[in-house]
Amino acid sequence: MNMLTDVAMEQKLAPTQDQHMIKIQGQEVCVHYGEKQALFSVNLDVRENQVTALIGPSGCGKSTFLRCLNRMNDTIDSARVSGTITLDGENIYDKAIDVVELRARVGMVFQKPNPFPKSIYENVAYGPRIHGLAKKKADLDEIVETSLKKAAIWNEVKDRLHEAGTGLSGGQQQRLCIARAIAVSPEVILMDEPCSALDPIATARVEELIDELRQNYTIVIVTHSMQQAARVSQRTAMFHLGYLVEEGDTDKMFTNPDDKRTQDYITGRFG
Ligand SMILES: Nc1ncnc2c1ncn2[C@@H]1O[C@H](COP(=O)(O)OP(=O)(O)OP(=O)(O)O)[C@@H](O)[C@H]1O
Repeated sequence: MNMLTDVAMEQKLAPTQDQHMIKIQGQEVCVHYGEKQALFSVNLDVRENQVTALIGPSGCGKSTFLRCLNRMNDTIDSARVSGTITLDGENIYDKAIDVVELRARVGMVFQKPNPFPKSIYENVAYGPRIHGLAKKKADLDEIVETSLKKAAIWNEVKDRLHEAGTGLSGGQQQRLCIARAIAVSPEVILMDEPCSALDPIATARVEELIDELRQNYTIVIVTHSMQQAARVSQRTAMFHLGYLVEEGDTDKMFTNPDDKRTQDYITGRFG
């Protein structure tokens, strides 16, 4: 074996600094809404069991990219997505993909808490029931309880499971929506500004929860709050005018970004 090959082998075998596997890989992702192009050749990896924050000024394409990851853009008539997005190496835009199953694997929590107009119990039980995850009532009860516990809201609702979900406070409703997403055992949870309708205390509670959840799930979050991105994420991706400007470790992105646009955005010079 010659020297060069030895070095190449060593590099290949050396543990990388970051041991997290790539869960989702976006390659050359472009999105058009009708004639208008909203995303331009975005290449972005999402790592397993980490929180990836998508940041950037309004209209830069953060939500558009997020929605590509579970094909929510399919629900917008004018939207066209090109490029490749893989989940565990499998192309999620392949014709053979069952979109309902994909959205169970890649769940979503929206900006405004949107519980169904049903009881707290039914909000969480609905997904597992339609996906056939529980054979009997006791199994469903178990899933509901576990999901509410994982979403850190069980203690607040355990005595009122049959009351309306819409009767909870905003912060509780958002945690209920997180429980609803968790109930179908997703692998990835997408969050589109999940705290924007919440007060600072409820926001802190959801942020703590996000940090706990990353042990079991991969999370991608769109946020306008730089403090929130810095607090909850390990990786940050900065978008501007439909382009991915740069992405990297959150610590580095917030202390020593490579791109001036990131520097300007995080220091409040634009956006
Ligand atoms: N349904 C739609 N139809 C047409 N254009 C859209 C649609 N959704 C988004 N766009 C456009 O695509 C671009 C990116 O929008 P997107 O919502 O992804 O940005 P964003 O960074 O999430 O913005 P914000 O931070 O304001 O939520 C914008 O120019 C927006 O006007």
